[in-house]
Amino acid sequence: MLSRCLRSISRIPGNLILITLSHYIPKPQNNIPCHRITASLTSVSVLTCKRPNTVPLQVRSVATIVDPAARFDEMVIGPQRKYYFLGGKGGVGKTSCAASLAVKFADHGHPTIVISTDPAHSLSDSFAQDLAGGDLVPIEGLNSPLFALEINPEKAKEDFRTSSQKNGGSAVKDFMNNMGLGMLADQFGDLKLGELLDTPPPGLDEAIAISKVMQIVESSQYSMFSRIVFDTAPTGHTLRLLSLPDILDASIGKIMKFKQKLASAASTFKSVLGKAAEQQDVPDKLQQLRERMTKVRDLFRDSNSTEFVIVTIPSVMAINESSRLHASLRKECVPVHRLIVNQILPPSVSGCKFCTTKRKDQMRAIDMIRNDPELANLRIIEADLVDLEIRGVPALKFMGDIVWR
Ligand SMILES: Nc1ncnc2c1ncn2[C@@H]1O[C@H](COP(=O)(O)OP(=O)(O)OP(=O)(O)O)[C@@H](O)[C@H]1O
Repeated sequence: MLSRCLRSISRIPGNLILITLSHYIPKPQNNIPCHRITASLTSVSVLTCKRPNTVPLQVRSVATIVDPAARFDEMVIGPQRKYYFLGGKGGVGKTSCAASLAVKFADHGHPTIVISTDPAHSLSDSFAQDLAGGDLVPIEGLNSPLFALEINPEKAKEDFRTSSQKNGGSAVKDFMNNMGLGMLADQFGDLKLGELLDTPPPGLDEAIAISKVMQIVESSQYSMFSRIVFDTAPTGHTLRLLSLPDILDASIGKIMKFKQKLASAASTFKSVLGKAAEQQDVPDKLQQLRERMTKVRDLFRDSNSTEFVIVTIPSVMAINESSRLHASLRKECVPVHRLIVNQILPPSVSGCKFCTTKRKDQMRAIDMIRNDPELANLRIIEADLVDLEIRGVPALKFMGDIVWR
């Protein structure tokens, strides 16, 4: 029907298409409501509806070109492991979207892990199950394996401090092994590092999260899981997490150079004293850690295996923050294809004035997305505000069907 009424389609800046319709067109006979006609590109919003069975004489609307690869079908294809990070401003629905994605993957037969890297976790609340222990917990009520983990930096720091105080080096070694950093234990084990945690350096929470991520990426214990979903902390924390491997890589590089300089100074000193110069060990362990960091860093940037999904709500503040987040992710070369606009008020059927005004504000905010150079090219997924609490597997399945299409 759209093709009969179509006057022109033209490409305009921002990877948008301008569709101009030139006739009255009858209201679609199927269940598509009058205010929305679905074109194959994306939804085309009609401005007003003058008569019950017609749409206005001329409809000028813009539609974003949808990357066909940015659909849910594409997310489930293939047995090879994929990583999905869900992030955005506080309270927009990151946890609900991450948990519902994990449930949907499991429902499609993918053994899945969902991990919260947010120190203020809400994954337990979302699944209505206690996940606070810092270990993988099986989620009940699903046919395929779904495990959840809340990374608990406070518990990790406490364990580290206690083990360091109790047993000097040996328990620290066990602890570092558990965190996937066993190779460093020999070097640092007897330094009573636990005492450092009385004044933890900035970024330690993220470092603990990264070490856990490295463990999951590398350990054969987790190799059966083909989808890993991360529920990340609000924006600033997450950007620190993603850039940490780079920072650590640079720091390790500096430590290695310093060690080499010390080694060559020691060797010169010994030869001046007439002693035979000893062959210095290459700092293998630091090099290995550096390689592991590089692997994690590359993984965050590999569009074949990783995607960062931005979650937002239709408010000016949230959209501005999403725009800045996308700019930062682009700078870090982290792949982003879709933006979830969550908690959209459906049109009021009861004539509620507050709802109508609020929805108008939301629609204006959504228009901002279409004109934002950072966000306009993403696949925009609109998810309504629903009248039930998104809590427990059945509610997450319901949410998943709204968001992950
Ligand atoms: N589409 C929706 N409809 C109704 N309620 C929703 C929707 N999305 C999220 N919520 C509710 O909003 C609240 C916040 O959601 P959620 O915890 O997923 O956000 P978050 O971004 O992870 O928050 P935080 O930054 O605090 O971790 C929860 O009570 C959740 O049930």
